[in-house]
Amino acid sequence: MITVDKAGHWFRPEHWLFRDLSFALAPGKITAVLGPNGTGKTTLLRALCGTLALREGSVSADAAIGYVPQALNAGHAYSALDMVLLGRARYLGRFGVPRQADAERAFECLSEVGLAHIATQRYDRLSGGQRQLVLLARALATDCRVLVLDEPASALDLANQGVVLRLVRQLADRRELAVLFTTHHPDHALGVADEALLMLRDARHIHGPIENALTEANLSELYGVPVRRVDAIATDEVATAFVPLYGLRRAASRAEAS
Ligand SMILES: Nc1ncnc2c1ncn2[C@@H]1O[C@H](COP(=O)(O)OP(=O)(O)OP(=O)(O)O)[C@@H](O)[C@H]1O
Repeated sequence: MITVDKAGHWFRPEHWLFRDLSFALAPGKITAVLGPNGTGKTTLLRALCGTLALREGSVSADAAIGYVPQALNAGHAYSALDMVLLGRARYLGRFGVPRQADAERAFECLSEVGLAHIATQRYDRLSGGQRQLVLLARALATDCRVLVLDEPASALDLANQGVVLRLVRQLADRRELAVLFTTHHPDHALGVADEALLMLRDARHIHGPIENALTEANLSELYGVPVRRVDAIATDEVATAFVPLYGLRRAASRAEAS
């Protein structure tokens, strides 16, 4: 669906953000992209969506891509449903007027992210998390085959993070969408992704099956802090957290002792 071949990009001459990057997005598969701030994750997303021309290599896509930004200002007093309806733009008729079927599809997508009850509320007055979910609904309304999400859970509370991660997994499993998302949460990546792309500093990267890529050693190198993996086992579920060892508690107990 999407093939990235030997991709490379820089904004400052010879300061490569990434280089020699090759991977593919396939139907039903989820790829998580992780890396420190400024390593080029959003830049890579822009290249995938065709809004940035790479310095090296190529991206080829044979399917429509739905892009979900971290945030977007509406610019007008649109309702949440209007925002989702914008996702139908490419299907509108000659005079650009949405039909009943478009409105129904938009409402369906808003319901899918659990926000049917705020359909008539103004988008610009919603919370950051609600707006993020509306933008996901807007991408779904495009009926894309590839979904590209920039930190989809960054503004969401713990429960809604689970809602979005489950939804993303369902979209891959049931609708056979190819999905790529960026995240600063390795546990989110392990929870739903099939593959991980770790974008390290100095234009290096690690790409592979999720369990192989998200090791303590790789994550410690990626973020420059020691990272430990902790598995919490409940009745019918294993949840994994990757815990950075910042030394905060040790410092606090030393202060208490003195
Ligand atoms: N249009 C641009 N012109 C010049 N430099 C840019 C441009 N866009 C991004 N950059 C720079 O490229 C680097 C990578 O930016 P990018 O937004 O891709 O990082 P990121 O990995 O998504 O970071 P974060 O995790 O903080 O969102 C940054 O140093 C940024 O300042």
